[in-house]
Amino acid sequence: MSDESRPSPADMRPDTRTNTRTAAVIPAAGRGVRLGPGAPKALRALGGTPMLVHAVRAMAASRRVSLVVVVAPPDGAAEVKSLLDAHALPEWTDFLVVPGGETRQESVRLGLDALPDAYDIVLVHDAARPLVPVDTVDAVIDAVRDGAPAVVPALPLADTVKQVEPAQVAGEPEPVVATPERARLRAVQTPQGFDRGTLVRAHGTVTENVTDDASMVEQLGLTVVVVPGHEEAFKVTRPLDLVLAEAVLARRRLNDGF
Ligand SMILES: Nc1ccn([C@@H]2O[C@H](COP(=O)(O)OP(=O)(O)OP(=O)(O)O)[C@@H](O)[C@H]2O)c(=O)n1
Ligand SMILES: C[C@](O)(CO)[C@H](O)COP(=O)(O)O
Repeated sequence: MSDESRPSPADMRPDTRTNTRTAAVIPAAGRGVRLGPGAPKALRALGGTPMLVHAVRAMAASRRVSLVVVVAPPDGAAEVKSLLDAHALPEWTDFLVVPGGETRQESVRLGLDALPDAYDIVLVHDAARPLVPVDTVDAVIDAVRDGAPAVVPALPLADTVKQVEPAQVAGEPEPVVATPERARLRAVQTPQGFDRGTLVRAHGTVTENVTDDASMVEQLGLTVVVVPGHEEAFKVTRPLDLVLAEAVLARRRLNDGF
């Protein structure tokens, strides 16, 4: 869709039930080192379409999301903008593209900085989780609209987890320090949802590098709540994840009859 035919973000109609507006920030500036050599991970193809386009569509699949801010590789904003212009996206969603930073945390902050004032709920969603179902997105938004300052989708673990003393030399055996009670552990996914003011405060306060946005809110002393995640919201990190993602996509296309 062209920029001309899109409503401007500031004109977006609020959610009529709660008078809130929801935007999604998609950090997509990572290199994808663990996936192996190639283009930045978000630009690699999944079912013939860049992973990032799947992730944008996954956010825009929710009628409650009226703006998607894509955080592109630092020197790739123009390329990403053209890429999104070339792919069909739902007409109720607008998008912006901004260049990212050296870390995921910095990329999210740059995306937050670009958010127009009108938005009061913010989702942060990894481009590397291209197949999250819309029901999971909506469940996260609903929990924020119901008053939680921070919400994460998560799943119980299939494996027992051991805490170890990390090896000083790669490949050396590592002594086990503890076995946390598995029933109390969850594997956390995205989109993570936030009251905007809370997320902005967290990014303005926490200086150490952390691996997700919700843990920054925990550091503010606020409660983060968990809603059920989904198996298809897995993160494409290593080559085998791409095999699984292609299989999930092929099954969806079969079920949808095309
Ligand atoms: N400087 C960075 C690093 C990561 N990300 C984004 O954060 C998400 C989760 O990160 P991860 O899966 O670790 O992606 P990469 O950093 O690309 O992976 P790797 O660590 O294997 O290089 C991805 O959508 C990635 O593009 C980002 O926007 N900016
Ligand atoms: C945000 C996240 O996807 C939640 O599981 C995860 O922490 C990202 O971690 P990564 O180190 O960027 O892969």
